[in-house]
Formats: sequence, C-alpha cells, structure tokens
Amino acid sequence: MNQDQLKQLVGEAARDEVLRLPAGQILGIGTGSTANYFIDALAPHKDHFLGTVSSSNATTERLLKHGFKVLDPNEVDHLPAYVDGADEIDPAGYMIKGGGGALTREKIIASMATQFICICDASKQVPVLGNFALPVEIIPLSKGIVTQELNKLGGTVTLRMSKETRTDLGQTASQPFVTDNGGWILNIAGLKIANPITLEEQINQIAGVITVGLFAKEKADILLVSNASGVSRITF
Ligand SMILES: O=C[C@H](O)[C@H](O)[C@H](O)COP(=O)(O)O
Repeated sequence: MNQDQLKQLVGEAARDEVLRLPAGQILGIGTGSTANYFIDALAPHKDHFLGTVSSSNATTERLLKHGFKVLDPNEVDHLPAYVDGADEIDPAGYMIKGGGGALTREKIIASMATQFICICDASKQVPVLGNFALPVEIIPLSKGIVTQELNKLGGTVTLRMSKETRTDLGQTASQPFVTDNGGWILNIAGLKIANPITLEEQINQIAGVITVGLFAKEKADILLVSNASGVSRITF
C-alpha cells in the first residue's frame, strides 16, 4: 500500500468514527491531504451533521464543492469533535502541524472541540517531535526580531517561501509563503522537542508570533493511524 492509499484508509476510518456521534451536530474539519480523504469519504453522509466549521480556505472550498454546510466559527459555541492530520505525533498525542500553513485556524477550531481526532499514516508517528521543521506563523513585520528570538532555541530558522514564482518583474523571484490570515511562516529545523508544553508556551510569549504549530495544549485525544495491516485506534 502506498502513502496515499494509507491516507485514504485512515480517512475512511475517521468517517466511521464520526458517524458514531449523535446526528445533528457540527463537526470541525482540518486541512491537508489526509483531511481531504476524510472529507471525500464523509461527503455521502454529510446530512448526519448540521454543518461544519473549516480550518482553511482550501478545506472550505472542498467542503462547499461536496455540498456541506460551512459555518462561521463565530456562530458556533462548541464542537463535539475536530478531525485533522498531523506532520508528526508523539506517544503522548502532542503534534507538529502546519506543513500546509493552516496552523492558526486549525488551532482555533481544535480549541473549540471536545475531542481532537488525529488521522495519519504510521510514518507520522515519532518518539520525539522535531524532525519535521516546526512552523511558526508570524506578523510579517516581526520577521527580524522573531527570527532572533527563535534562533535562541537552538534550531535553524528559515522563512518559508512560496512555491509560486513571480515573472511580472521580468525575472523569476520566489516570494514568502502567505497564510490565509496574511501571515508569514518561519520554519525551525533541528529541534528535539522534549517538553512540548513548555516550548509552546515559550514561543507563544514572543511578540509578533501569531501561532506556533506545536499542538501541546490542543493535543490529540484519539489517534487513528494506518499501516499495511489496517487502522489502529489509540486514545490518550
Ligand atoms: O497546515 C497543515 C496541516 O497542519 C496538516 O494537517 C498537516 O500538514 C498534515 O497534512 P497531510 O495530511 O497532508 O500530511
């Protein structure tokens, strides 16, 4: 089974998991390739839910294409569950997220939910977080000072660049990646995150930081993880 097939498998398992929730509730939906498989699998059953709350423009577009109702988070008090992928997850359910740049809205929607249901293939399970570069969304004008502060953590800090290039200036020049919120992203490579709770709090203190892609306070409650033998369900 290739990685896409494993993502599809776990997306289908997540569909079965959320269909066990009482009907008529609102569901939080994450962002990324694994979340996309979940959305596609859930689409034929969308009427089980009153609506959804989305974590990115890309997810909203996909949900609307399938005919899901997408609600403004400000119209919603509480979600029974939030389903999303991860870039890394450790044995306690702490995660690195934001590989696709959606970390801020993901963390907001996750904070509204009783249960965070993380869905991934087994390649995302790690003993210690940090092999995947930790994303930090920032206010663009704070790039210099936030980079200085993040450098003190011991990793290597780089500005995430867009894959798109500009040709309007008569040259090819890559641009900073811009999030749905107008923020930029600094990636911190080379960290070994022994204490995710402390590091999340520490990075949250830096002026100019919007969100760090370390999900310690908003950790996973349930992990559905796929490998060639099937899907395992782990609770934290
Ligand atoms: O910003 C992106 C999200 O945090 C994704 O949930 C994460 O990057 C995992 O994405 P994928 O399922 O595509 O590996």
